[in-house]
Amino acid sequence: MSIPVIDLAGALRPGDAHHARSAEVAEQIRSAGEAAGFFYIVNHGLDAALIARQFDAAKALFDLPETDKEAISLAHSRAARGHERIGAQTLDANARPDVKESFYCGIEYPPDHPYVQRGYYSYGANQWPAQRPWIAAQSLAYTGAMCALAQRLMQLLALSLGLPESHFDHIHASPMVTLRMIRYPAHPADADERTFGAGAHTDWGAITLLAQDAWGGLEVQMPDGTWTAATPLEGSLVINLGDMIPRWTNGRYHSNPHRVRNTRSGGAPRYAIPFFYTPDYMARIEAVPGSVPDGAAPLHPPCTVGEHLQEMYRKTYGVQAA
Ligand SMILES: O=C(O)CCC(=O)C(=O)O
Ligand SMILES: [Fe+2]
Repeated sequence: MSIPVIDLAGALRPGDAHHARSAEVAEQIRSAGEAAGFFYIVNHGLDAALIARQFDAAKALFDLPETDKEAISLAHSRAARGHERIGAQTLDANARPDVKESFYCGIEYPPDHPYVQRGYYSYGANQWPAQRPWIAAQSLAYTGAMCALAQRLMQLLALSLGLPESHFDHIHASPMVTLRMIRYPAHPADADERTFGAGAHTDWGAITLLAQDAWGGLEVQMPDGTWTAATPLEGSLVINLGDMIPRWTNGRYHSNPHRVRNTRSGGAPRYAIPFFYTPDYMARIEAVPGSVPDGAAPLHPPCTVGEHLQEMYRKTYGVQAA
């Protein structure tokens, strides 16, 4: 089994004039959603230089002295923004702590934004490295471009479910997005079978748009249970559906587990930059029209975006494998 490649050429703009291409893409998304919930996109309209510069930003940030990274530690943030040392997260509770270093950032919501005032999870100030001011500017530009693409993908997702492409448009007001830069050191020489760069997990939001470098190391669990490499494909992004999508589709589309081991880089670090797109904190997630059979109850009770995500974050921090 393999991960499909979806060509977005001609399907990037909404509206009837583009409907034939969009409908073809929607059909491919339906097929991918019903399988592992993973697909590559090509001709996605993002500037290759913008993506390349985000990798430069990741390298520059992780290359800072430890004390500079400590100064912007996640631990100092009320908004889940900042640097996280190796071993801080354990995505798979049955595995060892993840062998990765990462940095979380996102939309710069101002202090007077109502969600910041209410202390909603992940809404608030970023912590940028003062030594490299261009990293902030670059990451915010990248976040803006990724948000626009994610919102178009949500439209194509709506189409794929037989809904108007505008179905999800009203839930994007103050999206809960996270741009995460990750550096995986070489897979440790003493690694055992419970050692991963990122332990097997599903993503928790709506959709993830992943840029990865040329080494590879990401593996996806296919519907038959086997693990397939998401081999880097020049010019592509890897898209995967997060756990909100099975809620919206009443289990029709899947958010399959995936994991990372940096074993293919010949000792070099691997960089990956997932962009987690999640709609407005207050948006309701409930089975879309037509997804629940007549007379049946939905598989998941309705909830808000905020309720769902907060629960998922709680689960993977502080969980240490023995
Ligand atoms: O490093 C990768 O390729 C994927 C990372 C990932 O799955 C995640 O951060 O959720
Ligand atoms: Fe993931």
